[in-house]
Amino acid sequence: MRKKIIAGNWKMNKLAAEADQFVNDVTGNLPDDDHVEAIICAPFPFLPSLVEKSKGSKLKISAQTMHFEDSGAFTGEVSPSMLQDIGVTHVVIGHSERREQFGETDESVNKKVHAAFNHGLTPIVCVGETLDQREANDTMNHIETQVRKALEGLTEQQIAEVIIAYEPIWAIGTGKTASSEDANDVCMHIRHVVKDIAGKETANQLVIQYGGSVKPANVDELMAQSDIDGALVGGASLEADSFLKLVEAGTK
Ligand SMILES: O=C[C@H](O)COP(=O)(O)O
Repeated sequence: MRKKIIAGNWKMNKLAAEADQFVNDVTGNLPDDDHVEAIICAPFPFLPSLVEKSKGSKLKISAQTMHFEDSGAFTGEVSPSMLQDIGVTHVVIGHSERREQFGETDESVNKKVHAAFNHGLTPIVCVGETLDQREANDTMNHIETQVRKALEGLTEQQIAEVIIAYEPIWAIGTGKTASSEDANDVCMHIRHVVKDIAGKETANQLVIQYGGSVKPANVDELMAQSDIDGALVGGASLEADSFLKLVEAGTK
């Protein structure tokens, strides 16, 4: 059985004291169940403190993006070695907000995925279609292209360790969720694509999250689907109580 991974993506929210308080509230209350993992994807300034505060707990700390180079003249950027150095374990790559607003491409996503593995970081790779693409029946093609490009050149072992987050762009922060069946169909399609690239065994190990207006009220139905192995959650991950409910849903 694949484990469930619930990741809270805070995006550009909270101040340092609020971030620390959240982690204090959450760490002692996570379910003692190895079938579920909990991750917080925090803004860069909070990472060292959150890594420190979460030590000895089941909470893992992730960055929300990074550069693919190790060092150099890239003003404002943060490198994979910096994240590794401070004890971050995961990094979100290719979130649709990064793709739309900060010029992230399938090529840079692929470079970042390789860089993550070169530094012992687990990539959470986001893919998803726009409303136009969905209405034009282009969802499956578009997702397949994003997945194939993101995973190019990885070993089977690395592919098995990637986390893919399927996030329909029209469902992010809008309150609109894909129906559980539609979300599962796309996640199943992702698993088929990965099976074609890296074989059945690898595809069966792959964790595929759904993201887009996930909240305590709809998480159970989503987690009950055959190919949804967790969630990447924005808004509903900002409060400790709500995040804990989402993680709890991953144990069922
Ligand atoms: O990374 C998280 C997603 O963009 C979903 O955000 P949301 O839960 O606020 O819709």
